[in-house]
Amino acid sequence: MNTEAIPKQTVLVAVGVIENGAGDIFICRRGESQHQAFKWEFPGGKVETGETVPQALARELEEEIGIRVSACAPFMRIEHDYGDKQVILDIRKVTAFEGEAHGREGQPSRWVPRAELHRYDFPAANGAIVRKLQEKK
Ligand SMILES: Nc1nc2c([nH]c(=O)n2[C@@H]2O[C@H](COP(=O)(O)OP(=O)(O)OP(=O)(O)O)[C@@H](O)[C@H]2O)c(=O)[nH]1
Ligand SMILES: [Mg+2]
Repeated sequence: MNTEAIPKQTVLVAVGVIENGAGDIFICRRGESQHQAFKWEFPGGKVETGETVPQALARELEEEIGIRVSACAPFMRIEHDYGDKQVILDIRKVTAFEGEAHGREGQPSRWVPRAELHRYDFPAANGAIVRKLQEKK
């Protein structure tokens, strides 16, 4: 069988950039059984059939970090091919939320000053997100 003829799996992912009053950004560490294991990430997950990106983001952030998103705005969109998997990251800035962000699934998590974000090991697709967050405003 010619495996090159099989279209690579492409997934649309809703990703949240969450900032607190001090200007720090919330990140989590991916688990051992996940794609891009042990890398740090901005929380989020796959958009399911019938969902909009904001709906998926709200669901994922409630499940993963226990916050209720009340407003978000488009931040950037990134397409990346990992070889084994192709992703489209639709990144949204979470502009209003309720609750205390925490690793609700037991994953390590922390608030990080923007200027320190580049010290964390993120998946390759995330480079442009980190650079944009560190641009002078
Ligand atoms: N959530 C998230 N996913 C990212 C980021 N960067 C990045 O390349 N991805 C990729 O996006 C894809 C989907 O994200 P995900 O694994 O969080 O999706 P999910 O929560 O629905 O996962 P699950 O299937 O483990 O329950 C993964 O292949 C992951 O490697 C990021 O900053 N945050
Ligand atoms: Mg996820």
